[in-house]
Amino acid sequence: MSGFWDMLGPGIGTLLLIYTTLERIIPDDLWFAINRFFQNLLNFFNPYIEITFDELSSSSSSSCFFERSKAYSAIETYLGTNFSLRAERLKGNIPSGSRSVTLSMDDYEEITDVYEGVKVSWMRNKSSPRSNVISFGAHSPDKRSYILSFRAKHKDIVIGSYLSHVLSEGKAIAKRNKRQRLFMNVSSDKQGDWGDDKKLAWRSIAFEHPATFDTLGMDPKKKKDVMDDLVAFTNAKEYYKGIGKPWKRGYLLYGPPGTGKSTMIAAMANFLHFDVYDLELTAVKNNTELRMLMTEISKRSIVVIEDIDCSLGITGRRKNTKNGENDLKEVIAEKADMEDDDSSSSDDDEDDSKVTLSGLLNSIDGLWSASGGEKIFVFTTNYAEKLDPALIRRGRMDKHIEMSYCCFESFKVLAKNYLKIEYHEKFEKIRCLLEENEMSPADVAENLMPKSAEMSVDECLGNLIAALEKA
Ligand SMILES: Nc1ncnc2c1ncn2[C@@H]1O[C@H](COP(=O)(O)OP(=O)(O)OP(=O)(O)O)[C@@H](O)[C@H]1O
Repeated sequence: MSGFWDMLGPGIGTLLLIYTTLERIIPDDLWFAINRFFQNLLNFFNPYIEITFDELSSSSSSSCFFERSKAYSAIETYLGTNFSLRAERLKGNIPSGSRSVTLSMDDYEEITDVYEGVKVSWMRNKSSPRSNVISFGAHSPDKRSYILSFRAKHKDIVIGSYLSHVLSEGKAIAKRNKRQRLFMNVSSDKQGDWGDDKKLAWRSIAFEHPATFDTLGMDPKKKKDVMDDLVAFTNAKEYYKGIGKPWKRGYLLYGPPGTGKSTMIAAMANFLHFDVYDLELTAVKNNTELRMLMTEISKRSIVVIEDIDCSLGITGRRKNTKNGENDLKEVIAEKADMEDDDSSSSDDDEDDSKVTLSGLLNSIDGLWSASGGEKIFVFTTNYAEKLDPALIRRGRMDKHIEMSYCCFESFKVLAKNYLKIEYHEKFEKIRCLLEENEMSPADVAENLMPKSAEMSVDECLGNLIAALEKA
């Protein structure tokens, strides 16, 4: 045996000498042909295919059939979440402020996945890939990459459907894990007070509103209709492209105070995992600033303008009705008159003034409103009849949803939310009273809420009955 080891060293030395001599004397074309021959020979006996996905930061390549950045983040998410539990060595990480643990792969860690009976393996690599690699992107030895390997006979399944499966799963996981945010715009005059970059127009905090469609009291048919509409919208990217319309949808929520308009917006955001941009028009200086704010809104967002009937009153020319309510039509008419009167009215003029109706309409429908992906616009008002038809016409506000006084179905949801009950003998009486009296869900909720820890369900329902009888 020791004779074998004695021969191995000089043997390797001789082979290396022959190799370097041949490399020097053989012409390039022949060298490549020989190289390819040996590669094919190796593949014949070891028919594996490897696909390398480089890190996003490496130099760009157009050879990828996925959109490169999306593919990388989807793969990373998929590996990080789906595979981690099966990985032998786990790397745990709890990002600050997060309630969940992130598990990810270590360098050179190899894990397997089975898809439609096909076994594939993923490895996190730190060095440049080997030569028999189908590469998606340029390589650098220091860059990390994921190497997917599988037997060559499964190439059709892996290339044909497994990779798209990883891509869509990765995106779905990222969507589920995304922490929603609530953005609000800050008056440009006050931006300095925040002590940071004055140019940042939106400030955000974590969106933690607990409302869902389950906790929203509303006619069940109407609720289902809204939910179906939202789902159809989010799945309609190709449809919107096909009809040549920007991928956005407008909802007008109208109804008396306390009927759940804001609650509905929170439920929508939680249902879709969208961010919320609460646009305070009174803090927007002019149309130019409004346009800038709109362009900064990212996709998968709900843009909210609450009490839209009051918002355009910031022109300073708003009129108050007898009741002290702002009449938008009057404001707009007045503004139009003023602009007609002043022939010098120019772009500059408009820039210096406040947000106008046309500025708002442009911000929803203008050419640049289509950028950035799917968006939902929600306007709320207590006085739908006062709004300018241009503002709420179909196509701009596609769905008009009336939030009405509490019906028996809504009451049952509230009773479940507040008292954890689904039935009580007093329900029948409450049903009759709700049919005869108008009470907002907010008032019903207030009456249902136990005022002390000792208060029984019976007493809470009694409170509501008394309030309804007085109404
Ligand atoms: N339909 C509802 N389902 C469940 N809770 C509701 C509903 N409507 C109102 N509430 C309760 O009443 C409170 C006030 O409701 P919300 O702010 O959503 O009403 P609103 O219609 O937006 O009122 P406003 O027109 O005054 O802005 C909410 O915090 C919620 O607890």
